[in-house]
Amino acid sequence: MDFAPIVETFEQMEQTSSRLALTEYLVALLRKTPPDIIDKVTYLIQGKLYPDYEGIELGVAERMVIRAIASSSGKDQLQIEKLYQKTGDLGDAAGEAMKSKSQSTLFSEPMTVERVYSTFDRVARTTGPGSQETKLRLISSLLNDATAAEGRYIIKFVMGQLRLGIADYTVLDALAVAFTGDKANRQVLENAYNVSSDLGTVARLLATKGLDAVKSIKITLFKPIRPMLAERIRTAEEALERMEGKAAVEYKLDGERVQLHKGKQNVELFSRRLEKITSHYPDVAEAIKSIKSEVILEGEVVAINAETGDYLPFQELMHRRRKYGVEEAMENYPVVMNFFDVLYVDGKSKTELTYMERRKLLKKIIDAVKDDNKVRLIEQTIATKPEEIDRFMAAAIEDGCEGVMIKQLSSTYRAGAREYAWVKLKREYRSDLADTLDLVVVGALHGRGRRTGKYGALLLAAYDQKTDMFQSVTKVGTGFTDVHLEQFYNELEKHIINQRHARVQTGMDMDVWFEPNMVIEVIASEITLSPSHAAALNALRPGYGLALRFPKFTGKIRDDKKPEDATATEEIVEMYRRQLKVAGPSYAAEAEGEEGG
Ligand SMILES: Nc1ncnc2c1ncn2[C@@H]1O[C@H](COP(=O)(O)OP(=O)(O)OP(=O)(O)O)[C@@H](O)[C@H]1O
Repeated sequence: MDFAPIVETFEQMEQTSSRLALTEYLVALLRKTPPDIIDKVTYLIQGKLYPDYEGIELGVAERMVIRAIASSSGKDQLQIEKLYQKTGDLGDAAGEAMKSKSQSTLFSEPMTVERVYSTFDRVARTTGPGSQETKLRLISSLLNDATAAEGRYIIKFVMGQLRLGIADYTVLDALAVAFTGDKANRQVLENAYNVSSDLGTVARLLATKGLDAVKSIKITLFKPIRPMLAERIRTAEEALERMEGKAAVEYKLDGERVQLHKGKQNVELFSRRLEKITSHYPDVAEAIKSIKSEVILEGEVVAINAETGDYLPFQELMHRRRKYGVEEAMENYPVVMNFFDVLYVDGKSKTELTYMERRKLLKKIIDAVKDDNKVRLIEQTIATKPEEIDRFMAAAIEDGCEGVMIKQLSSTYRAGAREYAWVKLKREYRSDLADTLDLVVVGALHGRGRRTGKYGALLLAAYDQKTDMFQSVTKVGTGFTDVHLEQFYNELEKHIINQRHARVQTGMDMDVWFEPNMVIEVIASEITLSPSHAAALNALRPGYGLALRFPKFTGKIRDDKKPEDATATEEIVEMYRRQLKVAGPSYAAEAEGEEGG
């Protein structure tokens, strides 16, 4: 298949932010694509080569890409750098530079999707000394035969900056329409995606074998399952109401969620974002090898104080990712894995079992490990009264937890779903909002005084699923230590862009803009209507969004979350409504009055 139709589709998609239009363009492209390469095209439109859990990246240095563009366009590197500065995007710079290049069609190989994909694949697989030169050669070989428009997207892809503004949901919609003619079938595709985390494979099965084949996609060892998520609630009473009077209450530990896959020999650990993190926790992987069966388990890995065995906060765990080598980290930051679910045993999915049945099975598996230092079953009790939950909660907090998770006894494991079958009850923070928010850093103001040379404040956004945009909700300038200030400055530098990102919506003016990437946790005192922030714009009052008052950084950088996993604007609307209820009628009347006005 020619690469040109893909380029045309990408160009059309760039011109719109309407989800409907985006879906239509995708449908047209998918219909044109030969079924046997539909997986490759699906990955390409997501800006990747393989599902995320494979962890395969192109790994090309920016200066190499500049050299490749220079040599293929017959310009010198300085000219390319100037264009880069002007456009703020290397892909756009390549497009500009290549406009004037003379097309040598005589000896050129045709530019097909297969060729582009396999060249990218070779780029990704080239490692070791001298690999950057090889990567450079491979990219140049493509650019030499490419038109300016093709070159533009080739470079955007290589730089990981495709930015088509499409979420997984949009691709699922498009697949359903393209191959079954009915958007309603998206649910079947979504289920398959939830248990495989692999859109390419789902797409190819659908295109080559039809919807029934997609239905038969089952949980497989070493393919991560999209995690079941929890809704937030405020009181034990509310939890029990939702659970019909009886529920399991578990410790909510403050660590990192891990999905552990154990085969006959091999063990792999996946993060909440479904990336492989086995190398961070070789000690856990080792401890688990004493389990006889092949299993998929879920748990929370937490740092502990080696002397006392006490749980330590999340920040301690992040040393495993930063600063130290793993050997040293294992020594200085011991961890314990606390399992709370089992999803698969010896070739069979266990997700259809009820919570109670899974817990019993999990207990049997973990009891056999007998390594209390590394592996535990999460603390749990069954409650029928709010007082029982409150008492368990107090014990949990005392033991260093964030709160409790409350789970419906009869519920199956619902991959990828956020529903009330699981709810989270956290302790009240010093702030008045009951929960923290995880927000994406999208801009910054330069610091002054003590913060000169660092950022003074960060602009934060929530994720709006409907529009697939990041909508600003607050500017945060407190809660930073000097170490944080330094860290923000260094890590955010990689994501600086020339102007507000196309997927960022805000009425605020900033000194610096970032590509949405880093997610941080904040607390706040209140949510208010705002004329300058864009979160849930127009949802409560025309022309107004929602904003946080008195936000404060909690100290947590959420490396385990993608920007799309940030707090959703819908959740903020929900929190705002709740706040009106709690604050009582006078406050509510005032705010409602505002809404009407
Ligand atoms: N017993 C438990 N059962 C399920 N999850 C637990 C448990 N203990 C701790 N957790 C953690 O709590 C997380 C859910 O709550 P929380 O809102 O604090 O996390 P989040 O990452 O901000 O949100 P979410 O994962 O729901 O998007 C889980 O993803 C998991 O990492």
